[in-house]
Amino acid sequence: MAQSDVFHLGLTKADMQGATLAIVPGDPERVKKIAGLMDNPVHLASHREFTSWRAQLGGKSVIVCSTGIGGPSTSIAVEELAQLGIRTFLRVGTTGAIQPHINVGDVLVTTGSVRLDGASLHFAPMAFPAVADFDCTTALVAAAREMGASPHVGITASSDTFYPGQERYDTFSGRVVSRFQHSMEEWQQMGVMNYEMESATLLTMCASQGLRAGMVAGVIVNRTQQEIPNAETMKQTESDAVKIVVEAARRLV
Ligand SMILES: O=P(O)(O)O[C@H]1O[C@H](CO)[C@@H](O)[C@H]1O
Ligand SMILES: O=c1cc[nH]c(=O)[nH]1
Repeated sequence: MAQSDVFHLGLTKADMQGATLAIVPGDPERVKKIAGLMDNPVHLASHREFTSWRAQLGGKSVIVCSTGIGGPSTSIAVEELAQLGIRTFLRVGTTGAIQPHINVGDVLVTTGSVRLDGASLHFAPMAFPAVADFDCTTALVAAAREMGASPHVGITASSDTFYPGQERYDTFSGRVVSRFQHSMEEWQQMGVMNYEMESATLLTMCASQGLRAGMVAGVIVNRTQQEIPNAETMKQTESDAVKIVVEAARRLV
């Protein structure tokens, strides 16, 4: 590995060119697509699940860095980006809706997350809310509306696991531990919109450390209809969410 200022991301302070905002998708393959919607995209580094590009918005540098799947790797990306000067984090992800009226292809903006992860507990006790930053949330909602979308805005359940934590039974064992049996129904009754896997850690880390964070996601499956997403529907939904996050970043830099 070339000389870098942080252990995992392979980035230096010079790479940042003064950037204070990062767009943080889960999937490394999404990074180049996001950077490509901005000016002068440059690949910076790729190590493990962390792929990083830099680009410009209105003459200011923005970093795009994948977090990988789940809280532990997200906590590393956020920590090391913060060490390098990032103060605002916008997550763009894919998600499974759990409310019958939220359709595949819709976009969701998360105001706060149910902490079904473990990593967020390493930053703040469970009584602390995993809440999004107000300015990030309003920028994401405004960007979505400007692009013709009608985003669903509300609470996300953020789980360490894709299968049991999101109460999927169509698995190798077909078994879900008692803690999560009937949990989807409970979240539905409480008005929770969706499942994903990073926002609990991201929002808790940021809210408890004076950092700003927000999250937008494209719906790739409706869990009231099926358990596993359809690969074909994923691309369009992902690309809508990506355009929204870039527009929100433009408003925030
Ligand atoms: O599309 P990304 O950003 O990876 O987000 C979602 O997709 C992954 C699971 O398939 C998890 O990371 C979940 O949060
Ligand atoms: O159902 C889903 C879809 C995407 N990501 C998740 O975590 N869950």
